[in-house]
Amino acid sequence: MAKRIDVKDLNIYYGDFLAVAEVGMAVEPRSVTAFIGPSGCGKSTFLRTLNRMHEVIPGARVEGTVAMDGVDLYGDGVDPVAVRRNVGMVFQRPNPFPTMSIAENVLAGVRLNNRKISKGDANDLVESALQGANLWKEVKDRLARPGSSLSGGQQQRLCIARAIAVKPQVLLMDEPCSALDPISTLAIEDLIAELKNDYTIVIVTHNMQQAARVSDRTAFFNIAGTGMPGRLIEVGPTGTMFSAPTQRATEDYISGRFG
Ligand SMILES: Nc1ncnc2c1ncn2[C@@H]1O[C@H](COP(=O)(O)OP(=O)(O)OP(=O)(O)O)[C@@H](O)[C@H]1O
Repeated sequence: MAKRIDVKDLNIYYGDFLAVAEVGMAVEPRSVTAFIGPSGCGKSTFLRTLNRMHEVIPGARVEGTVAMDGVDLYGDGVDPVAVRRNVGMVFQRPNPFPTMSIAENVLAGVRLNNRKISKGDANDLVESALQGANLWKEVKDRLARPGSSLSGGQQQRLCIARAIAVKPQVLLMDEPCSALDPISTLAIEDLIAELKNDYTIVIVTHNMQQAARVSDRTAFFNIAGTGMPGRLIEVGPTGTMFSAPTQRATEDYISGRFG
């Protein structure tokens, strides 16, 4: 189920503005890859190119390739909607549908994909996705309550349940804990550690401790100045990146000397 991603010579534009230049890296399946770097270096922009969400912005485009198990997501004939179905995304702020029930929130992606599903299968899917998101025990007696009745951390786990209910191959997470308290953050981090057994996970985080805790590999991005493109400086095993990075800029960033 989990897929490998190979990015080659990727340039990412907003209109004429080259926001991120010449990215080349591999994302391993069944592992967590963290993107770190100072504000504006293009972490979120790059993340959104991994499921073709970038091009939803008018004028936004890419050059280069993003291959998933060898198939270029930007190749001729590839349907961006199918790409987004296979590559799920969890955002900074939990965004459940507030008036929809907890159960219907879990099923929302499946229903969007026009999949007909029997009541029994729907119930099973709600349970398995909520189990997968470590939320089942907390909500099993109130599945008909609205999504907005949950705490922020629970809402974020509900969004993760919604993302995994469509059985994606890759999960992208853009600062998934930035709106959460420390306890909810730990719950999400534990969940990420479990999910990596089944999924390829990429997470953008500003929190260096979080990158060190949850990721197997870390990619450091940097920007030379305003108006300049962000670039991938270094990528490697998280332990090595934090203890013995090869680039001075990486060392300065992780030791808190800038960014
Ligand atoms: N919708 C947009 N239109 C035009 N430029 C954009 C858009 N979104 C981002 N940018 C620009 O692209 C560059 C990279 O932004 P991006 O948000 O990807 O950086 P980031 O590393 O994720 O930053 P942060 O850590 O602050 O979230 C910035 O110069 C930003 O201003």
